[in-house]
Amino acid sequence: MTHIEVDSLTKRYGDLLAVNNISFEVAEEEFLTIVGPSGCGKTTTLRCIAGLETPSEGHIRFNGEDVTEVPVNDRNLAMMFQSIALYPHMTLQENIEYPLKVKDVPKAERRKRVKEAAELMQMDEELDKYPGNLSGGQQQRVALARTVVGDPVAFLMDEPLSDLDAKLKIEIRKEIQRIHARIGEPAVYVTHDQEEAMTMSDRIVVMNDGNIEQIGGVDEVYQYPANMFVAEFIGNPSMNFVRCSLESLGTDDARVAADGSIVEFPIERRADGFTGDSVMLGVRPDNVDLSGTGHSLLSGRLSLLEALGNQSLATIDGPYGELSALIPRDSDVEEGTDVTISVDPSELYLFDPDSENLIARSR
Ligand SMILES: Nc1ncnc2c1ncn2[C@@H]1O[C@H](COP(=O)(O)OP(=O)(O)OP(=O)(O)O)[C@@H](O)[C@H]1O
Repeated sequence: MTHIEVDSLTKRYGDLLAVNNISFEVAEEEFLTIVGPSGCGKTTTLRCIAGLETPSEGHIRFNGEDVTEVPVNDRNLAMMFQSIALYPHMTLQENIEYPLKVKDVPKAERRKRVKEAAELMQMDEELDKYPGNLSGGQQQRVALARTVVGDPVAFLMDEPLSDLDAKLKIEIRKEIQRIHARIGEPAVYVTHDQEEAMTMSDRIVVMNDGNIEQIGGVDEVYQYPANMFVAEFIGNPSMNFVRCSLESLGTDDARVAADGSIVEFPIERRADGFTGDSVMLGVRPDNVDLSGTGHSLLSGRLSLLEALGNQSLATIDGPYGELSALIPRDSDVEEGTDVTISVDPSELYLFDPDSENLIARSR
C-alpha cells in the first residue's frame, strides 16, 4: 500500500506562481480531495503527483521513495480525467486492456485482468461493444475499469464527473468510492465543487491562489474553517459575513453589536491575542431566520425569494450588504417587504477583519 508525500511543492510557469510551496500527505487508503476556485493550482498539484509536470521545487515521494523525476508511465497510477479519453476504434475489451499491452503483460494475464476489472464495473457483458454505443455513464465506467486494471498504487482524478448530468454524477461518484474502498490505495481527487468534496472525502485540502488555506477532515473544515475564505468556500449557499462591533470577548463568551442589537453567545476560542474592536460575524444561511421569533439582530429588505426544494433561498439587503437565508418554503414573507433577521446563537463564527482568520465559534 502506498503513502504519498507532497513536500514543499512549487510550480512556476514563467513568472506565474501556480503552486506556492505546499506540503501535505495522503495516507494509505485515504480519499483526499483538493478543492478551490478555478486557477488556484489544483490541477497543477495533481499533475506534479502524476509526473505529468516537473515541479520547479520540492519533492513527491511514494512510500518514502523520491519519485519527483520518475516518468508518468513508470509510476503505475490510476488516472481519471474530465474528458473520457476512450479510443473510439477499439472495443471495450481493447480499451481496458490497453495499459497492460503497453506494459507487455502476457495475453492470458491481460484477458484475466480485463475480465476482473469489467466485472468489478459490471461491464463484463459489454466488452465487444465500441465506446460510441455507450452512454456517458457507461463510458466513465469503462474509463474507471481501465484505471484499475493495472493494479495501480494510487488513484488520481481530476474533475471526472464534471461532464455528467446530475443523476449520473451521483451514480459514478458512488462507483468511484466503491472501487477506491475495494482497491484500498490512496486517492487524490480534484474538484471545484465543494459538495462533491464533502460527500466523497476523508480529508479536504482547500487551495486558493497557489496556497493551502486549510487541510482537515470534512467536518473539521465545515465546523472550524481556518479563515473567511474557507468559511465562504465550504458550505452551500455560502456563509454570510456582517461587520459587527465587539462589545466583549472573553475566553468563554462574546458579545457583538450590529445595527443597534446585541447578541451574546458562549464561544470556543480558536485564537488568542485579538485586540480589535470590530469583528466579522459569520453565519450560515441555514442559521438565519426571518420568522421574527429568534434572536433578532438586523433588519433589511427581502429583495429575492428563490425556490430550492422544500426551502426558499431569501436574499436580504441592508446597510451591512447582502445576506442570504434558507427558510421554509411555506414561510409567510414576501419579496419587497421589510424583514427582521434573527441568527442562531449556537452557530456563529467570529473572524478577524484584518487577517480574516477565525477567532472563535459558538459553543
Ligand atoms: N501549462 C501551463 N502553462 C502556463 N500556465 C499554466 C499552465 N497550466 C496551468 N497554468 C496556470 O497555473 C494556474 C493554476 O492552474 P491550475 O490548472 O492548476 O488550476 P486549477 O485550480 O486546476 O483550475 P481549474 O479548476 O480551472 O482547472 C492558473 O493560473 C493557470 O492559468
